Amino acid sequence: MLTLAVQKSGRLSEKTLRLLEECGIQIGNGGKGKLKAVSSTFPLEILYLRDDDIPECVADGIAHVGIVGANVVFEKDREVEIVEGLGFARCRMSIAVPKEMDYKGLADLNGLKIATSFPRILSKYLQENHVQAEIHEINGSVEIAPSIGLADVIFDIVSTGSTLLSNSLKEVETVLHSEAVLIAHPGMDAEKRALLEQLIFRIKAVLKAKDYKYILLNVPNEKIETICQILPGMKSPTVMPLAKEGWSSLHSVIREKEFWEIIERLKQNGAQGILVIPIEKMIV
Ligand SMILES: Nc1ncnc2c1ncn2[C@@H]1O[C@H](COP(=O)(O)OP(=O)(O)OP(=O)(O)O)[C@@H](O)[C@H]1O
Ligand SMILES: O=P(O)(O)OC[C@H]1O[C@H](OP(=O)(O)OP(=O)(O)O)[C@H](O)[C@@H]1O
Ligand SMILES: [Mg+2]
Repeated sequence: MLTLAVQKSGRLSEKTLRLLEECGIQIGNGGKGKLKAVSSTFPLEILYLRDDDIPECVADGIAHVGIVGANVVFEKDREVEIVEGLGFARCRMSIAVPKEMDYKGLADLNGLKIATSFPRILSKYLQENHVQAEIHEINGSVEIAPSIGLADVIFDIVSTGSTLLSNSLKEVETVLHSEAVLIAHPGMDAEKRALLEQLIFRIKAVLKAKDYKYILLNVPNEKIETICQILPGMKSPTVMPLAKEGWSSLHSVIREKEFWEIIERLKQNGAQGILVIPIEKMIV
């Protein structure tokens, strides 16, 4: 059985469990306060932990794999393999200063006190940029540090920027981008590796499906060739005759991002009755 460490409760928990479910790995709710669970549909045991403890747990082999923010993996700097980006909990880690500060560049941080929950990432960044500043470690509510005199500036997670705004801070340097990642213990035996490969296969199929849509449209027969070039599909589109003479139904897949660009060209070429449908799993 493969052991997977996930966050017990927090920003990653719900999306982690949803991803596993989409991979056909049911956990069952197990009851409040449960710290361990076994899936009934995949040989997987789940450990519910604080996110900070996940990299160490995987490095030590207590869990074979884990799902945690890449920022925490970098901060903990333990020996783990980053296997796959999972596309959720996207955020960045940035330095922010009081909005009235006349910040011109990194050199302005020399001699200042910086509050953060991520001292290792910050210290490495300051060293690489030859900045000498004092790091003040704080476990949460980092954004209030300047206003209560705990530090001059901060280094923390930013997503929408609204926490910075409501604390009268402005983002001045982006240090790294992060998302939830699947990590693995480097020295796994062949049996565990095989289970990990199965898990990766399923995760990839689910993530890929999120980027694509299934598209069906009716096209005049003389335009089939042109439309097939606009919608190349996975191999090539499926074309089926309609009951109405001179028309066909064309089925294909498109990247979600490209949809609005392509739609105009489809209409110009006489496409009608266009349906766009989400795909649940995609195996190429
Ligand atoms: N505002 C945000 N938007 C997107 N992702 C975020 C945001 N805040 C945090 N994250 C990501 O989610 C991870 C977990 O955040 P969370 O706030 O749940 O951590 P925590 O309070 O340290 O949890 P724990 O109790 O497990 O220690 C962060 O390390 C980061 O990768
Ligand atoms: O740019 P924003 O969209 O405002 O997001 C950034 C905030 O989100 C996280 O905190 P969270 O809300 O998880 O609360 P926490 O301080 O309890 O971790 C993070 O620590 C920032 O404070
Ligand atoms: Mg934490």
